[in-house]
Amino acid sequence: MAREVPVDMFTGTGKVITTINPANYFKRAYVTFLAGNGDYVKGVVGLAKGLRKVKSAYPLVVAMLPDVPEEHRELLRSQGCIVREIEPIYPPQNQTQFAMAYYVINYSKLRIWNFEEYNKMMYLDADIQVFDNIDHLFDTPDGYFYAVMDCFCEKTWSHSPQHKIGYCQQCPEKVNWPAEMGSPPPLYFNAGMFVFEPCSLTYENLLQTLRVTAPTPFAEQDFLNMFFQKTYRPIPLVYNLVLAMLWRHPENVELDKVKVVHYCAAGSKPWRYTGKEVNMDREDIKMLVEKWWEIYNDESLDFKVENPVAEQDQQAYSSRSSFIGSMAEPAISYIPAPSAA
Ligand SMILES: O=c1ccn([C@@H]2O[C@H](COP(=O)(O)OP(=O)(O)O)[C@@H](O)[C@H]2O)c(=O)[nH]1
Ligand SMILES: OC[C@H]1O[C@H](O[C@@H]2[C@@H](O)[C@H](O)[C@@H](O)[C@H](O)[C@@H]2O)[C@H](O)[C@@H](O)[C@H]1O
Ligand SMILES: [Mn+2]
Repeated sequence: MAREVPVDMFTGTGKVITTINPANYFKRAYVTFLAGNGDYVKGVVGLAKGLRKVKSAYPLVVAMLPDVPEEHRELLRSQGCIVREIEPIYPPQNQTQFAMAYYVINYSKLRIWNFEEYNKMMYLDADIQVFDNIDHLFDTPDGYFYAVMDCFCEKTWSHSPQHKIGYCQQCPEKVNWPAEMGSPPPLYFNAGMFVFEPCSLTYENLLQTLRVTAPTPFAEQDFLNMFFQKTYRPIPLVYNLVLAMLWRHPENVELDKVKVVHYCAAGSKPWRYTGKEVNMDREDIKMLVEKWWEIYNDESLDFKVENPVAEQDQQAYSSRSSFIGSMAEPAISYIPAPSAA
């Protein structure tokens, strides 16, 4: 089993948090990323309702590109989300062909490091659902980058040396890393979920480094793995089940213990699910897609303003965040974002 931070740091009982240190309440938030006018907005609605279902104590901020239509923004506000518009970020011009085109837009995720009104955030892709309370991850020691290790076995990795020799960090003993290929690759995380500390210094450093870094197939995920290599701390896969683990490394998965499911396998996005793609007819996939829809369709999980005070809080909260969000971003070279896939 690959090295991981001792599990006992993360065996949060998932108890509903009943007391929050007010000093932290306004400084912690979940954050997701939304681009385009397509159906990923359904993912964000599902995520907002899922976090409400597990009684998370912290809000969900949505970092969204200018191409997200007002109707989608309104829908997300009505679900209690804090909407923050960000400018797209692209790697150096005429180099984007090195990244998989679909992923280039994800470099824009880096804007969340500039959300300095928060001192700790948890990023979650919009194709993620949270089925158990994971607020305890906000209490992890500062100074590190927490995320779950990815898997190299899907054909999306066929460009990589590790895939070519059948090596995967999820089972390092299966195919040893050949000495003639130097040391094995450092532990590599999936960038669909991570715990981090927004910081303008880190943000500037990220942008400066990006300017001189050629894009690679997994775009910002590769970039973040390189940038945070020294401070990356693996956390158990219950916090980000990359679906391919179910058929690539079933021995590493205890599905009933999984707290966070990441619908990243081809054909697994619940709002587009047909069951026709490879592995999508599996009983566990069908069950997980059904669980996602149960939350999405559960009207009892819609955002309700309990009382005018809460509404004022929400308005104050949103206006404070949007005021900070409207402050001038540092000028960087980017090309107008095409509408995302
Ligand atoms: O058209 C798009 C494509 C991506 N995303 C955002 O970018 C994230 C990363 O893309 P995706 O999850 O599809 O990548 P995967 O994890 O499947 O490789 C998504 O979860 C969304 O938050 C988006 O908002 N609109
Ligand atoms: O832009 C690169 C993306 O890279 C990651 O997705 C990949 C990765 O998980 C591979 O390991 C899988 O094989 C692949 O299917 C999957 O799409 C993140 O989930 C996503 O948020 C985003 O960072
Ligand atoms: Mn994803």
